[in-house]
Amino acid sequence: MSNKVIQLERAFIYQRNYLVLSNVDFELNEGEFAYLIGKTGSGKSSLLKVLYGDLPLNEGYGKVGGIELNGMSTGKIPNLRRHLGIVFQDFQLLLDRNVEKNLSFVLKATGWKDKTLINDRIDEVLESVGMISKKKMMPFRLSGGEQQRISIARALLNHPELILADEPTGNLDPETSVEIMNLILNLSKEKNVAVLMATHDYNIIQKFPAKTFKCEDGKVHVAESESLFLG
Ligand SMILES: Nc1ncnc2c1ncn2[C@@H]1O[C@H](COP(=O)(O)OP(=O)(O)OP(=O)(O)O)[C@@H](O)[C@H]1O
Repeated sequence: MSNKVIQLERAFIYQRNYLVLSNVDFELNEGEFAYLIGKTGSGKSSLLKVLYGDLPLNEGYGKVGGIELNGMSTGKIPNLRRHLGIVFQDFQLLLDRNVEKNLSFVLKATGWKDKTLINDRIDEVLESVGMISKKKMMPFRLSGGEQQRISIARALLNHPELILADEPTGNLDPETSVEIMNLILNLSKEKNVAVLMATHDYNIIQKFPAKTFKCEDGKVHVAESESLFLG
């Protein structure tokens, strides 16, 4: 039996008192890549937020990277976050410091202390996204695609079992989107990292077909291929 990195059983997902998704049964295996699609407002970001501990799971069962989501106190969130990497549409790099300091900030915040180990890990993740030459650059001097590579490097820092990506190609031109997709898929394979990627980018889905979950009418289901392109 393969290991599950995400397990949701009969989960109900709320934004405050508003029920966004009901009765969600959802699983992702170790090293598996899957898309999460659905119209604007259908609940993709809400589902991802539950998975990274930004929204509580009060009804149903949930486990991510071996950590149970139910009744998780705020104090346990850093522990959950150490098991996963998050990539956003708008990169969310700290603009007041260079690439290296963006990455060391995350390592220090997650308990790394040894300067040599920190430096070595930063070099490793930058090498893996092809950005070692940008180590001393300020984020605003990088292109969108380069900034997304740095944010992927940041997501890899703590050897995650899972990367949650919310529209990672949403701010990129089509050619750069393809480059970023190739990078994400290669890293997922090489490092056996599972990826759940929310997207509206049907060109990308067509070009890189994979298992696809769809949020629709308050439910999540595995999308049939013929329904993928109907919005
Ligand atoms: N903070 C909030 N408080 C109350 N309702 C919210 C909040 N955030 C989102 N919602 C509602 O929850 C529903 C799901 O939103 P969500 O952001 O998960 O959708 P989405 O599928 O990610 O949309 P998009 O593709 O536009 O990012 C929407 O109806 C939205 O209006």
